[in-house]
Amino acid sequence: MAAVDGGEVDHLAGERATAHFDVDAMKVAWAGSRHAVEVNDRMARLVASDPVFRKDTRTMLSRKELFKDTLKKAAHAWKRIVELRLTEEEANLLRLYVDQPGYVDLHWGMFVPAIKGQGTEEQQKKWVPMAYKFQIIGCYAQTELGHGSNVQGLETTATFDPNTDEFVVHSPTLTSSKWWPGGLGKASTHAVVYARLITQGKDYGIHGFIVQLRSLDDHSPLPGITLGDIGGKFGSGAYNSMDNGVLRFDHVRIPRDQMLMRLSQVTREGKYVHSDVPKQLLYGTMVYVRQTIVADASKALSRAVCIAVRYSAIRKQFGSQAGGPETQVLNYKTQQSRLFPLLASAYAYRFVGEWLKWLYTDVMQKLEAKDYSTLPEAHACTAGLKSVTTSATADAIEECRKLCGGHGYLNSSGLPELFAVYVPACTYEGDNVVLLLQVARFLMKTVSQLASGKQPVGTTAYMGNIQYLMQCKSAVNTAGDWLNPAAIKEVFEARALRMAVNCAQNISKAPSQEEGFSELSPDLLESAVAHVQLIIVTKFFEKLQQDIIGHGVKEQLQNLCNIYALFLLHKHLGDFLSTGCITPKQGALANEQLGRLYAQVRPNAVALVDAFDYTDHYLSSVLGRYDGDVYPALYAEAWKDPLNETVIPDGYQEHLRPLLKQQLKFSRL
Ligand SMILES: CC/C=C\C/C=C\C/C=C\C/C=C\C/C=C\C/C=C\C=C\C(=O)SCCNC(=O)CCNC(=O)[C@H](O)C(C)(C)COP(=O)(O)OP(=O)(O)OC[C@H]1O[C@@H](n2cnc3c(N)ncnc32)[C@H](O)[C@@H]1OP(=O)(O)O
Ligand SMILES: Cc1cc2nc3c(=O)[nH]c(=O)nc-3n(C[C@H](O)[C@H](O)[C@H](O)COP(=O)(O)OP(=O)(O)OC[C@H]3O[C@@H](n4cnc5c(N)ncnc54)[C@H](O)[C@@H]3O)c2cc1C
Repeated sequence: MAAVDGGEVDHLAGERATAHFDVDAMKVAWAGSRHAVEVNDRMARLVASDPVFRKDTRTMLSRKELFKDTLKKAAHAWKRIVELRLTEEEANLLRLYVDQPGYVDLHWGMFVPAIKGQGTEEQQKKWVPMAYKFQIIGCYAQTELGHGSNVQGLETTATFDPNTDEFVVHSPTLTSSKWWPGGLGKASTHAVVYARLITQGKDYGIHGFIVQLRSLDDHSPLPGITLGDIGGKFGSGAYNSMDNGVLRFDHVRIPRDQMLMRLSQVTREGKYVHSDVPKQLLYGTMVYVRQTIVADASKALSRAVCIAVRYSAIRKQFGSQAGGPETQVLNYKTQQSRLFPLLASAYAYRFVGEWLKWLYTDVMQKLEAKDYSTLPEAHACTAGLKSVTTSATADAIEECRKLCGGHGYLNSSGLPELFAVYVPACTYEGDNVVLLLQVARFLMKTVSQLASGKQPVGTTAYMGNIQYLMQCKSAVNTAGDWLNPAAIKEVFEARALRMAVNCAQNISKAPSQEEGFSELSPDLLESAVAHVQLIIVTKFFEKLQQDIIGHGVKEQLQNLCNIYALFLLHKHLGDFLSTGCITPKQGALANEQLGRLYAQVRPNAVALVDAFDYTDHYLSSVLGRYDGDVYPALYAEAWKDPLNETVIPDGYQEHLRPLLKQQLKFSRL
């Protein structure tokens, strides 16, 4: 089924007719299963057909109007979820297609997972059902005005008072004010608050506490609590629908059993007891969300690419000397070399996101069985993939805007809002540089263990092949040789390992490990990126080993996988050359092969973005319309702007007329 909710004429029909593959089968490969296609399609249409979920005027609303509109949509979505008895899967998709950031994202995305992950069974029994029925609304209050990345540096305190069996939650300084939590500013009634636990005079570091913030009767802040929104954010519409908030505590008392006690407990007497589990499990909610952010990256990127590909097929410039039709900009090799790697990246992130979800589930099962051995790998993979995919996606959305020329800068293209809502993904859930440094630490540890003969496993297993990878030379002789997955994998593995080993050797020359790490941190970032890119390439190849059905689908995915890998090779040629993994000639051959692959993608490009199966409502872009009827839509959209409500603008009488009617006073005029 085609994702049309636009007009009658299909201006892109010619493009669709040139596709060499079965688009419906590609939809299944993209979504993961026939069931996933069906449920996505059904939820997307449910949202698109409901007038409450309209978003075409969103960028024109004031902050207050936008926030109220978000509350209305969230309440309506909940009503539909209950009325239609939607499953959890359907409800999550419905919220995704409503496509307006709001308090519910944090309620379901962090508050509930934090209680499930860090609460005892008893605590879960008490709090989760209330959250599931929306009797309470929760947020995740970790970051403070003075500390975000450095979680151990948070200043809020929770001091146990054995006289009353309570914790006293307090913000001792201005910088300890909670600052940023989404949903906190205006909507939440409760928060999971991260604070330093102090009992019997000792500071035991950061722990989570459930704190009620607002009255359940009239929504006013409870005594001792100061609350508000932190103010307008980047762009119009976009993340301004979210009430990111500020919160201060003045000696607020909560019962002892509102400390999340799965990992550690405070007894009635005030004794601190730590269970036999790694303390990093406190960070579990962040690991969970980072994993979902990788899947979101492929969504956001594929949206931008869908808009840019469809519009590039419609837009014509130059070309004919003899007055004939102009050239579709999609036919320009420069447009292809900028756009097709982004198309390939969208597929690559989709598949690595699928794999990361599997890894996360697997690690969770092992944790349940008290096997904590895969925790470092889960942390490195979620941190690294979150960082690499969000940075690349943010850059890619901006590139798609440029690929759409001037019209890409209009709000009606959908791209400015998508960019504005997406860029903070490089910062929230861990600043991307800070997270890559975590990956680098993990890599340095793995390299140092190689000497002791410890065989690395999981995504670092390739490092065990150190004897070969440190000295191998690529055997690529022709451009076509770069289509061999083994040839690609070998150079990506060699590059990642050699960069990591170089860093480790240079660190070892420093006076101390810490000094060396700090001095080498720019190189360590690049080493971490090389490792993460290897993971993405490898997981794409592994996807191709699976049973992929449908005419031509596997061939298209093979092309995209090769484009993704060879584009990275071209972009990071310096790494591959300086580590001696390839020669300049082999680098040139990779580029030659890339050009050939772009030519193969060209007739399939529009169908490859159709396979994302996005409704026009979800895309919310006049340039990305399914029917390609761009110009009438752009023209009509302009007239909807509030400035066009009157022919003569407000302000004419006060400011324009006097100017135009003034007497000339300057003698030299
Ligand atoms: C308009 C609409 C249009 C379009 C819409 C389109 C798209 C929408 C797109 C996106 C929206 C979708 C979703 C939005 C989702 C979220 C946004 C909303 C909310 C955001 C919330 C937040 O940001 S919550 C706050 C997050 N904060 C952080 O992430 C802080 C980062 N800092 C840390 O994690 C830690 O401090 C640190 C890891 C940097 C350091 O920790 P520290 O304890 O100091 O550690 P170290 O000494 O470095 O490490 C000690 C050992 O612990 C290991 N470690 C560290 N972390 C972990 C972990 N998480 N798990 C396991 N192990 C860990 C570390 O490796 C060390 O190990 P050693 O073996 O070396 O000792
Ligand atoms: C839209 C949005 C929503 C958010 N939602 C929430 C929420 O719901 N709940 C919540 O608790 N928080 C939330 N946050 C906060 C967010 O998690 C933090 O902003 C984020 O973790 C980054 O921390 P920071 O602001 O302290 O950045 P900083 O750490 O101050 O970063 C500033 C600069 O310093 C660099 N830097 C920092 N440390 C190092 C280092 N060790 N080495 C090298 N460079 C370094 C960074 O790379 C960056 O360039 C949100 C933030 C945003 C933008």
